[in-house]
Amino acid sequence: MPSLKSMDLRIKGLDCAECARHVRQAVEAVPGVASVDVLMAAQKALIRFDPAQTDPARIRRAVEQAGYALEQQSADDASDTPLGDFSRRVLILFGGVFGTVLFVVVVGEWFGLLEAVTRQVPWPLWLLVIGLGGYPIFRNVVKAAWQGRIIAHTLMTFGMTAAIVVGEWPAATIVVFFMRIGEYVESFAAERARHAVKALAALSPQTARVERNGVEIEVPAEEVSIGEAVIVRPGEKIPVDGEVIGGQATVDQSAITGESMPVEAAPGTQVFASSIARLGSLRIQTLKIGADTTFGRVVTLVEEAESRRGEVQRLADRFSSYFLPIVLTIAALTFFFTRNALATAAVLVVACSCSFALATPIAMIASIGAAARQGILIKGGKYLEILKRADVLLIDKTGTLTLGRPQITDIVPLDDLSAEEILSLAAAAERDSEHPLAEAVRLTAAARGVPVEKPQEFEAVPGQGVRARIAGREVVVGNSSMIPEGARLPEAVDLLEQGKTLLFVSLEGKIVGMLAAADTIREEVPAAFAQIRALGLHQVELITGDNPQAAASLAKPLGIAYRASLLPQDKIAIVRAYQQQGHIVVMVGDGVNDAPALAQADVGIAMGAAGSDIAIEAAHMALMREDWRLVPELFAISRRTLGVVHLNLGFTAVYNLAGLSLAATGLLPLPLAAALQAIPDIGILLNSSRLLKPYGNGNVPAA
Ligand SMILES: Nc1ncnc2c1ncn2[C@@H]1O[C@H](COP(=O)(O)OP(=O)(O)OP(=O)(O)O)[C@@H](O)[C@H]1O
Ligand SMILES: [Zn+2]
Repeated sequence: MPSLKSMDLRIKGLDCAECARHVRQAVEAVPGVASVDVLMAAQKALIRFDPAQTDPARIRRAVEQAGYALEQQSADDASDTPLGDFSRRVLILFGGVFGTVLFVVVVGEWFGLLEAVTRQVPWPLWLLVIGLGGYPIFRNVVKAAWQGRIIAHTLMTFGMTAAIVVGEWPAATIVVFFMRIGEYVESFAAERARHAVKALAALSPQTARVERNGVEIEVPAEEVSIGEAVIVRPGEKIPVDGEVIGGQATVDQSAITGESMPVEAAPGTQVFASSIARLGSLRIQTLKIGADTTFGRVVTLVEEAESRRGEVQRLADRFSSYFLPIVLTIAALTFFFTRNALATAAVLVVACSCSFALATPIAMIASIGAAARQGILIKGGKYLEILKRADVLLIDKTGTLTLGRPQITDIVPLDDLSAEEILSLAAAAERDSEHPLAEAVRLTAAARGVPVEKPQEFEAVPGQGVRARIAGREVVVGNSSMIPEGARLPEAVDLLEQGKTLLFVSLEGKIVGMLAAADTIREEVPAAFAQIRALGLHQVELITGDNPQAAASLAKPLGIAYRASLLPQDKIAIVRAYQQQGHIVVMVGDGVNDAPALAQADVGIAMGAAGSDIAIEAAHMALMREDWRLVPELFAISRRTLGVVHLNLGFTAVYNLAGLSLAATGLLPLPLAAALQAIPDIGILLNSSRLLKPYGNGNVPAA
């Protein structure tokens, strides 16, 4: 049975032999069907059969009845190949070349053949080979020297010159040969490290279909104007960030969120550029285009992190300028004590400075690229390093620990106003507030059909509530710091004990009623916290603007500390206080009203940042989907990355130590030293490339 790879359909029964026949006919008409083709064919067939037919479940059913299996495609399917490829190719390339050269060198040394060959080949021929082969490198070295700079290849050029001086032409040639190979492998690896970014960028939609003067035309995606409606057909990429104004579709947002489960989009839904409308068509009102879209920003940020490779090179060069004098001293000492020119040359040749500088950034770049594909945006390797050392985790409540969609559960009249009248006043006061509680009040008012007046004046008090003037009267809705007498009400005690958030309503300075709201904790939170504890992070604290009882009802079951009734500036002060005590603070917030605290933290992690500029801007790391499991995952990524960095550094140090001692004592023949010189760089590249692999984290939902 031909298999169909797809992640975008859910099964729901709907039998239709007719459909199946249509699908089979359509699919058979497409040679070499791939997943999307089959779905497209199926959809086209069904639409032809029944124009109203765009129900994914029914299409899936039909596909299966037509004799095609639907198979869950793992989110990493596309992403793990390049890496496997990378390691394999480097291994083959390097193993082949390196092995051959090493063999020739060792055997040549052993039988004294190298000597013999050297005598056979006249020196001008060696010089020609070296000159031609090494020209691009020597040019850079000389150019840098001219500007008073030392670069990573300077040292090797010294070594090569030393080899020539002592008449070891083959060794000099081998050095040049490996300098070139090293260059090649490095650019190859850089290319691979960049692959993640490129793959990301390649996902950017190129064209958009818009309606102008009544005709549908295709225009470059950057030329869509804000506010213009774009049309997206089944299987097409959404070209802009916007709001659905017509149609219905199953949208695959994995390019942005890393989440392979598609979401349903209908009028009112926010959609993001680079997601794919799997089934169904959409009409979208454009809000953002090109680099301004969430996806555009992700690509830009990852590219920025990647472009620090330039810094890597400078770092390598700077390190070389410290390393060079050390090696020159060792070489001088070697010559002074042993009078062995060959050993001295071997010291110069075997030292490898660039690998010290490569050790850290190569690993960071690999991790940042891999994380981006998972929907985790990391703004620089620096933050991975800080995260590894972090010892305090602060957490925001609404929208972070909870879903941020509170429901009004109770309306309590405290005066002679009815529940409806209180709701009506509160909804009017909250009319222009963006707070989730305001939204809850408005929704309840709408559901109960109470009239909502337009306020004449409106003022939001952050962390407390709102103040408005309605029909000439002052209405205040807020917590007990806004309306202190609220907390003393006997009616409040019971509701507070249930962990509810209370909104007191006052009219002309007199409390007239209260509303109680309850939010839902995110379901993956307990498991994520268990993982966080298992990682050894024990100082976890919930910091919230809500009341202490609401905070306690969430924090206690999770076994974490809490501080409540905080104003936004209190949160920043708490972060600072921890920092002053020498702690390294990680803060997880929803990124909108917590932006200042996120920015103040050593590492600020914004949750569910897709679509939120402020969150992406303020935080150091952003989770593009709202999934708490990504938090322990981030800690794990930072540990993995730093582990690889340390291994890289350790390996390089051991290598240089061993190489230099062997060379100085004359135990390392010059040609062999030349051949071994490339090992640390390759080791680092291979070791770091492990980080490009998708993590086995269980984040990808099981099939
Ligand atoms: N528009 C509003 N209407 C009613 N109450 C409000 C409003 N805005 C804020 N409050 C009150 O202030 C408290 C804290 O405000 P807010 O949620 O903005 O702060 P926060 O620190 O981001 O909260 P959290 O820690 O829950 O995420 C809320 O729990 C609520 O009691
Ligand atoms: Zn090197």
